[in-house]
Amino acid sequence: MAQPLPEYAIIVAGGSGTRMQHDVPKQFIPVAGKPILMHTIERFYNYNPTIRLIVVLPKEQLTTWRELCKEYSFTLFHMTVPGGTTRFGSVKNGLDAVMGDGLIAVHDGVRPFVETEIIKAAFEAAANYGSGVVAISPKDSIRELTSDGSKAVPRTNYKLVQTPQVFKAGIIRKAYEQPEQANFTDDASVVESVGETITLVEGSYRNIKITTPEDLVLAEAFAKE
Ligand SMILES: Nc1ccn([C@@H]2O[C@H](COP(=O)(O)OP(=O)(O)OP(=O)(O)O)[C@@H](O)[C@H]2O)c(=O)n1
Ligand SMILES: C[C@](O)(CO)[C@H](O)COP(=O)(O)O
Repeated sequence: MAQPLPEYAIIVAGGSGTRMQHDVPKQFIPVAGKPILMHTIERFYNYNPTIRLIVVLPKEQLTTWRELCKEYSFTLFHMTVPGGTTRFGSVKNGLDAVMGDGLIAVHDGVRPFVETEIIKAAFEAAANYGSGVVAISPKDSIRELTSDGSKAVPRTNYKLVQTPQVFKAGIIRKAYEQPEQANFTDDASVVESVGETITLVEGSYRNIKITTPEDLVLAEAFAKE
């Protein structure tokens, strides 16, 4: 019987959090008593304690992160890698730390509430179909902007994309060899642009990306559940 592929998670936390307007990068803001990024790492460890974790951080924050790990007695094993100037660059640096074959998840360090079952479903889809990209249905109506205003579009034609986004190693490596484009807002858009098909996996409304100040209120509430 074939051996299961090794599993990796590249947790991208290389941003500065400008929209959060906080004095520390948002991935380090404490929620329920510890930095957001520690919650995120724990979610992946709980899914698979043998997963290889690569955490991408702003170069100038690597020492701060080491100190935070000491302060919070955070001992879950992970490798750290310096980030790039964009998310694309940070993912690329994370990928350089993965050798050989396997399944590679990319997850935002600021999505700390992703459920174990969703991580599992994304890895399973990637093992079976090459990719597993988590997405949810919009709850609001959608209008498309047009040259003379806007027009209603059928909401059932759309999904809102989250992370994790999991791929077979060969697929994501090849995709990240191309130059960055302005419309690469996530890993699925990078992979799709080299002709690969994207398989969607149902996500969750709790898997928020902590982006703006009001998200911290939600985060404290979710952390209590
Ligand atoms: N150069 C970058 C930019 C973003 N990210 C990561 O990508 C995820 C999603 O990005 P976003 O929410 O936009 O984070 P920031 O770039 O930090 O926020 P902002 O856009 O408000 O500055 C975050 O976990 C962020 O740390 C990264 O690893 N490297
Ligand atoms: C990857 C992502 O979280 C999927 O929704 C999102 O595209 C990141 O966007 P950001 O502008 O870098 O926050």
